[in-house]
Amino acid sequence: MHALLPTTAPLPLFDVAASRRIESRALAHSPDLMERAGLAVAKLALALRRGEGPVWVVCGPGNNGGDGRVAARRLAQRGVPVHVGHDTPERPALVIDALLGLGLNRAPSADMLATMVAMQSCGAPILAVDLPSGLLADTGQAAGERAVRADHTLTLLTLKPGLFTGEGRAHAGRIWFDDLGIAPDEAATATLLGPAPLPERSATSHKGSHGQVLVVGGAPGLQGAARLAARAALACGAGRVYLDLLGQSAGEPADPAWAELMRGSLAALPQAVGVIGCGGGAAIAQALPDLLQRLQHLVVDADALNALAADPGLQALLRSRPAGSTLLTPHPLEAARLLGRDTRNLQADRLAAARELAARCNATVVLKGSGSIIASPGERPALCASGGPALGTAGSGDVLAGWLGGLWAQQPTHGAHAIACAGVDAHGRAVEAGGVWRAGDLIDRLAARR
Ligand SMILES: NC(=O)C1=CN([C@@H]2O[C@H](COP(=O)(O)OP(=O)(O)OC[C@H]3O[C@@H](n4cnc5c(N)ncnc54)[C@H](O)[C@@H]3O)[C@@H](O)[C@H]2O)[C@@H](O)CC1
Ligand SMILES: Nc1ncnc2c1ncn2[C@@H]1O[C@H](COP(=O)(O)OP(=O)(O)O)[C@@H](O)[C@H]1O
Repeated sequence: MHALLPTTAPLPLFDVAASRRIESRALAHSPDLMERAGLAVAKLALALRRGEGPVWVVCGPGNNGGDGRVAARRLAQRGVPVHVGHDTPERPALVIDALLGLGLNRAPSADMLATMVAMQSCGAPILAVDLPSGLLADTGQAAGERAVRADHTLTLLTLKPGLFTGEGRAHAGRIWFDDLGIAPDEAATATLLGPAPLPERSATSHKGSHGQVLVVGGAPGLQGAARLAARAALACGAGRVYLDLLGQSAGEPADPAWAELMRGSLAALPQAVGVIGCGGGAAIAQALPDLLQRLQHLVVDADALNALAADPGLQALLRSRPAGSTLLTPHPLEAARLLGRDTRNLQADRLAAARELAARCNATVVLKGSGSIIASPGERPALCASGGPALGTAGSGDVLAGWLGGLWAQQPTHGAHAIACAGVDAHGRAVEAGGVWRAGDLIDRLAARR
């Protein structure tokens, strides 16, 4: 058993159906899985309980409740006071939430909701077994009007996607994992990202070796977004970074505060990696046909995504681009516009939405937000567990787009999926220390990690 985040390597995630298959094969040779699960829960509970009061074990009707009962027995054997039931004991030292796990298949009943509220309000830390009760393992959404907000979740046998995306991070608390001694024997549903190596720079390399980025956007009043993207691309290590500021006279500096950045345009830079749409406003729509047809590597963000959503002709151009050459970075509202759905409906199953959008656009999609998802045609999707609410600040998405462009300029033979996985994970890790920053500070954080 170990704490999971931050990840040190990529890890496999399994949805409910895959977890069930792995469990049923494992049970054939290891019939004591529930004993192992309950013992692991008891061990963690011993470390987490606060004070000498009873450990309150709330057991549900299925095997999740079974794990809870084993844990209760093990704790009692150790002499720990234990209270098993749905009524709140006096001053509990810890709550073990073993109400519902993988088998959650409908909105919790009023009785269960009342028990969840009691657990939540008793004042003790909550350790959820496998999943916080009420949270769907595949999507990270509550099945009903609420799910338990645990302080810790010990997930068992397999890692489930719903712990890491949607509402998962907010409900799971600190995530622990015990594989119960079983190695998964089938392909993962998705991959939880680990840190990616940075582009190498040989001793004899020069600025021409590290690629070019062309940021297209920054319409009047929106230059900041394009400049943040350009600064991030440069900080990432791109050899030369140019800005095509839409509607600005060519004589204006690219960025008065960053003298290294240059003005440029598609006509002069057909080999550059395009980062398009940051602060693009309405003007980006006219530029898109040429950009979509002429640039070999494209990161498409913000207003360029909105322009695409509004124009089936541009969507056809997007789809006709070669495999692995396009990377879209929508936040949920932008993704919903592209799919013609509403955001709530899209967020209900982020993994499925990202896959659908990737298939529809023939592109890599980074569906941003807590637990960003990277989906590409023909690739196993990836989930990013790094980052957090510190990224919720204007311009952090522009920094991401620029960083992705900078990575790609230095590694032009990589496909969009690999670039997205590396860049999204690095972007999140840069804010791991918490706190609230400006997006400009985020560039320095990213650069410091190179
Ligand atoms: N598959 C695995 O990875 C392993 C499973 N184990 C445990 O077994 C659990 C899965 O057990 P189960 O399949 O029995 O599932 P659960 O224990 O999560 O719940 C299933 C029961 O709850 C009922 N139920 C579902 N939704 C409900 C709702 N909203 N309101 C009221 N009742 C509801 C179902 O009808 C069923 O009776 C895992 O979460 C884990 O704790 C571990 O013991 C071993 C490994
Ligand atoms: N709570 C959160 N957890 C993880 N990542 C977050 C969270 N909030 C925001 N982010 C990340 O911050 C970035 C915000 O991008 P975006 O919404 O495009 O902002 P902007 O348009 O202001 O640049 C995305 O990478 C998103 O995944």
